[in-house]
Amino acid sequence: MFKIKNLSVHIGKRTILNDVSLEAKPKEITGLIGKSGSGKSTLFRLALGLLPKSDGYEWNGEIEWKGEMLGNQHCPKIQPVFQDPFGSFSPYNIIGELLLEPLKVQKQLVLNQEMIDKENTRIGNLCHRFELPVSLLKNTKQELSGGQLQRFAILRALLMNPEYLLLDEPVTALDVLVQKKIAEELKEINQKDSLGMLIVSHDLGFLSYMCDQIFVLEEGSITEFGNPKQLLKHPQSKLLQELVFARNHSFGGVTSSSESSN
Ligand SMILES: Nc1ncnc2c1ncn2[C@@H]1O[C@H](COP(=O)(O)OP(=O)(O)OP(=O)(O)O)[C@@H](O)[C@H]1O
Repeated sequence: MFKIKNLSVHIGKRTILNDVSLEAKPKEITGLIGKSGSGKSTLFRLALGLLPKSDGYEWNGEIEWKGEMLGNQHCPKIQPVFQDPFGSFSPYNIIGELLLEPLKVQKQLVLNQEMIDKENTRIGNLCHRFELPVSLLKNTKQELSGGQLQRFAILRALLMNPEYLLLDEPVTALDVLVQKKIAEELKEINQKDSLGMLIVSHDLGFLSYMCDQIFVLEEGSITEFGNPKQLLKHPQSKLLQELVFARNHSFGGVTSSSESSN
């Protein structure tokens, strides 16, 4: 179980998260929806051990994965995928080399040829699965599209044999057709590999397509949660009521690409 218990985060006198609790089943996809500034990224960064007290953040409460406390340091069983695929890779090396970097850091060693060959076979298999030509591994990020880079970012997370993925707006920076393809691929990873995910997003259509349950975050507090069908039918929180209204009244009622494929 991925659990957050009574989590509050402050910076100076400002409260960013206020007594947030949520429970996500390990093999399910759980969504966290909130407007800009509601505290989504703060929660995401804290779960990855990226919110240092030395930067002025004070927090109390618990984040745990299968009983193991998170929040002070990065746990390799939990792998992140970030919103901006261009920002996720260095411009100074080819993708094939960059994909091996987290493994080198994790094992704190230079990989020998046998290890590199083994990892390259895994990378080749994953490229095949994501329909990424292996020739792209010789390219730098400047030579790839946003969709290709985001697939490589997901592939890099999977190479670490994670038990759970944390995704921060994984499709927001992509065009709608690529969004749909990546949403489908993430669903397939969840179903075939039984890999659970927590997805942070402001996109109700995307989350309702992807998730088994959704939590609503408003101004640092969870105001509602449930399965997408129930939430869309009877939204209780102000944010969800606004989003459902906007969805029904924008562009003549056209739904987002991810939602329409549901
Ligand atoms: N170091 C900081 N100092 C002051 N305020 C901060 C700091 N970090 C975050 N905040 C504030 O906390 C609130 C939540 O920020 P956070 O980035 O978590 O929101 P978010 O929901 O991820 O927004 P977005 O979707 O725009 O990324 C914001 O109002 C932000 O300005």
